Amino acid sequence: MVRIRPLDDRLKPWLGLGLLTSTGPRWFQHRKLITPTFHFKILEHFMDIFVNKCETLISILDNKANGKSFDIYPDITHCALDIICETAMGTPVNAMSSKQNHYVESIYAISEIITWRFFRPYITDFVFQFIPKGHEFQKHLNVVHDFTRKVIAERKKRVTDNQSNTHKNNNTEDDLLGRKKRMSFLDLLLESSDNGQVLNDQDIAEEVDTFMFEGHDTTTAGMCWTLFLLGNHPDIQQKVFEEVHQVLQSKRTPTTISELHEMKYLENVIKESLRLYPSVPFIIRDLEQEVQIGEYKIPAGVQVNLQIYGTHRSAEYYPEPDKFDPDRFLPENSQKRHPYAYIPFSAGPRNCIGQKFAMYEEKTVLATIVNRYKITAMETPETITVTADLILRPMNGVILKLQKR
Ligand code: HEM
Repeated sequence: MVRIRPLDDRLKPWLGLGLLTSTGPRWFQHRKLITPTFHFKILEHFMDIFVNKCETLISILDNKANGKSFDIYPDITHCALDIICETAMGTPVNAMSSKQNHYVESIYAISEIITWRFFRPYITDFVFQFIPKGHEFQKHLNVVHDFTRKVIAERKKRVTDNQSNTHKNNNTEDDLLGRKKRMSFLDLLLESSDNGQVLNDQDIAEEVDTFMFEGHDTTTAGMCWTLFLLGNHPDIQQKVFEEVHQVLQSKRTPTTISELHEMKYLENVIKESLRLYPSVPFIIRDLEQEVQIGEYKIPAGVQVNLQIYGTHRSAEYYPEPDKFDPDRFLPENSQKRHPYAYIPFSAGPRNCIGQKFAMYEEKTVLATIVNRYKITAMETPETITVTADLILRPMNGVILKLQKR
């Protein structure tokens, strides 16, 4: 099967041929090269960034925990954007604290225009370049691409300087560990690029842009749906709080991966939220060869839409499929389930490379919020309007009330 996404052509001006949009030998070579950068030992170094961003988020939410309802979606979006910018590029953009940032504004604008085009497939690329939206799109693309390239040039210089200092100074193990700690995905890609022999600057820029795209909208939606569900289920929220409190004791936020591993119930809550509201609700494949599925023979050349949302709500695999029940993911309840009945991160060789990163980020942010506030949702699954554009999101955000514990 060849992977294609309906949005591939819309995304290519932004992402070029990064992991998400490339195929064949190029994809294979890049995937092999990038996979080690998502090793949990590397991700562990990102905990400092997660914690730092959680502290800022809390300072913002504290002002809103006043009994009045508000939409938490923008706050979580800014937080996820700050996290991905700093982990992917090693450069803070302060989406949460600064009023104006051209890069952040352009990321929003690009996502919005891609979504706008998603609902207007009749606007061809040729026509798009001449209409005002097309001009706007190009303007924002230039901002984003200039920023990524500038950061790459700066980091490249720093990596080269570091390498020569390391050779000169005979650094201790602690120095090296400290240096690794401050490394972003970009630095790691630069290190493995072999001075442009394996990955050139354009390749690196496309991968970093891809992380920026894939790595913030998806986790934002995941965290917001979980908050929405917890705000609808006080009993489950209480169980999460008790677990988090037991692990953290007097701390405000998790600071190590091993603490995150201890939060097993929270993990099941996140998994169950992604079952009911998978951030990526469907994926598309082009069939290269004829395929037999049960009694159906599907000819080569057909485009197949794999319904993640539909699969996750199938009563065949999930009794009372619309019920929010994190215990479905207890080992005794999930061991016998078909491995492809739960595929929020897709499956097979083109599965999500960022799934561990996403789980660590979601756990850190959600544990911090639940540890500090009681959450009450203002809407229920019956009343909330769901939209599936680039991702599955609540059309009018997630309106809730926070009360300090
Ligand atoms: C809850 C959060 C996330 C969900 C639900 C999710 C889901 C997915 C899914 C379903 C795919 C397959 C897409 C397709 O085949 O069309 C995918 C691919 C991908 N994801 Fe994620 N993702 C999440 C977070 C992240 C994060 C945080 C990153 C990076 C930091 C990331 C990077 C990628 C990349 C690079 C691919 C393409 C992989 C390839 O084709 O080799 N994702 N993701």
